[in-house]
Amino acid sequence: MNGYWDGPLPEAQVRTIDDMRQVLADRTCTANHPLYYMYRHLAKSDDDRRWLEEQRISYDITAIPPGTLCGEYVKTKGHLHPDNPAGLGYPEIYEVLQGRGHYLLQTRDAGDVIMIEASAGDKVLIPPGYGHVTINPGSKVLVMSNLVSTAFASDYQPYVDRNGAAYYEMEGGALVKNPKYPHAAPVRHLPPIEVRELSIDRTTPLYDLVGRARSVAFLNHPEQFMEIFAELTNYPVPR
Ligand SMILES: O=P(O)(O)OC[C@H]1O[C@](O)(CO)[C@@H](O)[C@@H]1O
Repeated sequence: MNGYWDGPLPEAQVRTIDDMRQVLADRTCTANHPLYYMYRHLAKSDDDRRWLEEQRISYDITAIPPGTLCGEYVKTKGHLHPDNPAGLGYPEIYEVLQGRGHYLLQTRDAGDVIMIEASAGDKVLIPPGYGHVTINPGSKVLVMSNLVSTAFASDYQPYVDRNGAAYYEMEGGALVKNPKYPHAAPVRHLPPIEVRELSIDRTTPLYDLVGRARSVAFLNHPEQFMEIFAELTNYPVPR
């Protein structure tokens, strides 16, 4: 985390291959090292922590060392976010701090599948209704931060039930279709996002949104930001 976080650091939550086995391309694979590290609910000061708690938002950092598991790039487990009281899935926003990330987004039935390739400074939006997996396809540790609502618990079951996302990214970059999704859409490639009116851009670190209520309101109230989501994903947001 050197250089990316200068506040208090809690103990990392660690994912091992045993947490991940059901979502791997090769579920017989073994590895005896941690796969990735999650530092959750970070705040640089008591005032920031109070503000984040009032807004019901968490700032987290995740570090994913490079590597492959039986030919598949190391990735996060994958999960969906449930709907908010207005009936829209909670969104999320990521920033790459170091390395390269491939963000593989999909609707629940994989009727839409999106790949966003991001490097340091880039922001990636997980729109309402999309589950997400982050892949480290590079040779460096991928370090990324996120802002997300604390009002829900992630749902891993859709990914566990179907052995991961609709596609596996293999060493060299090939996207191999997961046979558990025979009707998955082809992968669409979209760029990282910028939403200038919310100060979401390459030059503004995600942590700088702490204290800007308008910039983070979409995380709990996506229904107030529908035009932004539709424009960014070029697809009607699933209800
Ligand atoms: O929960 P998973 O699928 O292991 O993915 C971990 C990522 O998701 C988050 O929990 C946020 O959605 C981050 O802390 C972390 O980057």
